[in-house]
Amino acid sequence: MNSDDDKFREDAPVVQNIAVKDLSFAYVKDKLILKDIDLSVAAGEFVCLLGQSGCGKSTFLRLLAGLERPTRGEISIDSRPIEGAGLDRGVVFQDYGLFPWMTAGENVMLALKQRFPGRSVDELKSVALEKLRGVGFDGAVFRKLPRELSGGMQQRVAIAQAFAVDPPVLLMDEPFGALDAVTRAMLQDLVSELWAKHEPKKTVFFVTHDVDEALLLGSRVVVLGQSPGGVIFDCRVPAAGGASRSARFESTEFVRLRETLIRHINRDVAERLSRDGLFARGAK
Ligand SMILES: Nc1ncnc2c1ncn2[C@@H]1O[C@H](COP(=O)(O)OP(=O)(O)OP(=O)(O)O)[C@@H](O)[C@H]1O
Repeated sequence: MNSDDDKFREDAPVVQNIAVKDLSFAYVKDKLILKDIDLSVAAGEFVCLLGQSGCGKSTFLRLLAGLERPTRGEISIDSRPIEGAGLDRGVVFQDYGLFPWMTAGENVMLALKQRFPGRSVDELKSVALEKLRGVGFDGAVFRKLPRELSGGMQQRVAIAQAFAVDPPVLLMDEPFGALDAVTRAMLQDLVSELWAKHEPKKTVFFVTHDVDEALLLGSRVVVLGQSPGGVIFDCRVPAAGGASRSARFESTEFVRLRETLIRHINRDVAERLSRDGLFARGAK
């Protein structure tokens, strides 16, 4: 770690535990999206939230971000209920979240400025440059506007920005959903590497509907069921952050876990269809 990094890591908020207790949520009265969720997440876990489209994964992330309030129950960070957005949590969304009128470097500098208001422009610039280098960019990208960068490059800037601000908790909502397969694989490796090498490890909540992505990145996978979404499966992933992509996919333990996850998701879909009467109609 260099001296710039040292200066920009002091006073970093610490988070030991996130507790979700009896959480239910509805956007409109009497239509629960999430129901009776209990979850305890320790510092440094990489939790992938997996589930079918519409089951409430993004809603759960919005509750963690403090953008929505629970209808029932609560989410607390180190015993303090979440009451809004906070510097202890950073977010990365699918649409990159960069200001289009600012260069990549200025976007990172702005985020740093909000987190470290007392730093000089030169200090902010030097750390922003360092963080962009950390995700594989050179100085030229610092001066580019988002529209001059590909989707994958913009998402890399957003990841550099999120890690630069150094929140102990990172909330990522399908950040690679809009990217092609090759860029997606590259960024999965990047996030995995940043999480594994960063000490103390960040607590990450990562929304995806891709079983392989969840198993590749997560140290834990939590599956949400459908309508209203509750936790239908919760498991640890062996060798998180360590083994290579190919080693992970080839291990027997991993293959079994993958099959189990797919089985749980398929069963949930079948139960939902049956509840909605679709199986019965199809059988006629
Ligand atoms: N602001 C809102 N007002 C009312 N309903 C909403 C709102 N946002 C989402 N919903 C509904 O809540 C449910 C869960 O949506 P959410 O986006 O959390 O699911 P998801 O699992 O993240 O889906 P996807 O994988 O497709 O992104 C959906 O039925 C959606 O239509």
